[in-house]
Parts: sequence; structure tokens; C-alpha cells
Amino acid sequence: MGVGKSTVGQLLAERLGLGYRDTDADIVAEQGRSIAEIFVDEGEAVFRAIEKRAVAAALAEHDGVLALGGGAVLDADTRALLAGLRVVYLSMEVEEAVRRTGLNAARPLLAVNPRRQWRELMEARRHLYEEVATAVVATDGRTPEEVTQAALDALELKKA
Ligand SMILES: Nc1ncnc2c1ncn2[C@@H]1O[C@H](COP(=O)(O)OP(=O)(O)O)[C@@H](O)[C@H]1O
Ligand SMILES: O=C(O)C1=C[C@@H](OP(=O)(O)O)[C@@H](O)[C@H](O)C1
Ligand SMILES: [Mg+2]
Repeated sequence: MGVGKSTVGQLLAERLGLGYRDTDADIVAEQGRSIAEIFVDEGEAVFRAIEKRAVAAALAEHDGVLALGGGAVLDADTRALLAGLRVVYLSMEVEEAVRRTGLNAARPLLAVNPRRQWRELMEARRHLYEEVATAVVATDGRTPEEVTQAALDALELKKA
């Protein structure tokens, strides 16, 4: 969360001359309400079910760069759909995460104690990100443009 998937995803798509899509944006458009509203109104389990459908639809329809929400990989079927695709895991340390997400209420899972909540989420998820990734790019101290270049380099290496 806040590592730059949406920001870098758009830049990456521009650099590759491909389309860009973001499953959180798809969900907001389909539901007609914000991610935070879905969490508040219906809870995380309902959000995850909506997200699972949105990711499957996007992977089926879209041929380009796709940014996922940070929790999409919690679902085993979603992880299976990612197998065989080029998946970039953007990483960062906790201090960078707090700087980037701040007290932004748009991310309900970090709303109360961002530092502690982020650490706990990463402990639970790191192995899943590593499982689905075909390339890992550290983003600390890098601008979005530098991260994009590093992702291109990492993807290029993977092609060889
Ligand atoms: N490399 C970066 N350096 C500094 N700030 C960044 C970087 N990448 C993204 N940001 C900022 O961090 C915030 C979260 O970025 P976003 O792309 O929405 O992340 P994600 O989609 O992974 O949650 C935004 O305010 C964005 O401008
Ligand atoms: O990591 C998560 O569980 C979430 C990440 C968010 O997307 P970003 O990773 O784009 O912030 C969004 O899907 C929702 O708030 C839940
Ligand atoms: Mg995003």
C-alpha cells in the first residue's frame, strides 16, 4: 500500500506504449463509491470478493500494465491467475510507507496506526508478494521515474 503501484504502473505503460488499468479504479467505477466507503459499509470480506472479481475480469480483458491493490494477492485463485505473467513487486521500508501514505484516509487498513498496521500487513503478506513476483524492485529513495526505469530493467533481464 502506497508503494507506487498506481503511479509507476501508469509510467510503465507509457514507456511500453501499452494501456494501463488499475483494479481499485475499476472497483470504484463499478461500485460508484470509494474503496474506503466499501470497507466501512460492508467490511473487508465483501471488498475482497469484489476485488477478486475485478482482478479476474481485468486479467481476462486487458492486455497491458495492470496495477493491483496491495491485498489482491491474499486470494489463492488470484495468485494462480498471476502465474505465468510478468509480475513486479515494488518494495519499500516502513518509514517510506508512512511518508507516502501519511494519514490518508483513502486506505482504511492504515487508518489507525499506520506504522504498526503496515508492519503487520507486511509480515503476513511478504511471502505472498515474493511468491507471485517475477521481479522485485526496491523503491526507497527513488523517484517514480527511477522506479519505472528499474522495473523496465528488471523485466528486460527476465526476458533473457
Ligand atoms: N517513488 C516514489 N517516491 C515518492 N513518492 C511516491 C513514489 N511513488 C509513489 N509515490 C507517492 O506515494 C503515494 C502512493 O502512491 P500510489 O501510486 O497510489 O501507490 P499504491 O498504488 O501502491 O498504493 C502517492 O502520493 C504517490 O504520489
Ligand atoms: O493492501 C490492501 O489491503 C489495500 C490496498 C489498497 O490499494 P493500494 O495498494 O493501491 O493502496 C486498496 O485496494 C485497499 O485499500 C486495500
Ligand atoms: Mg494503487
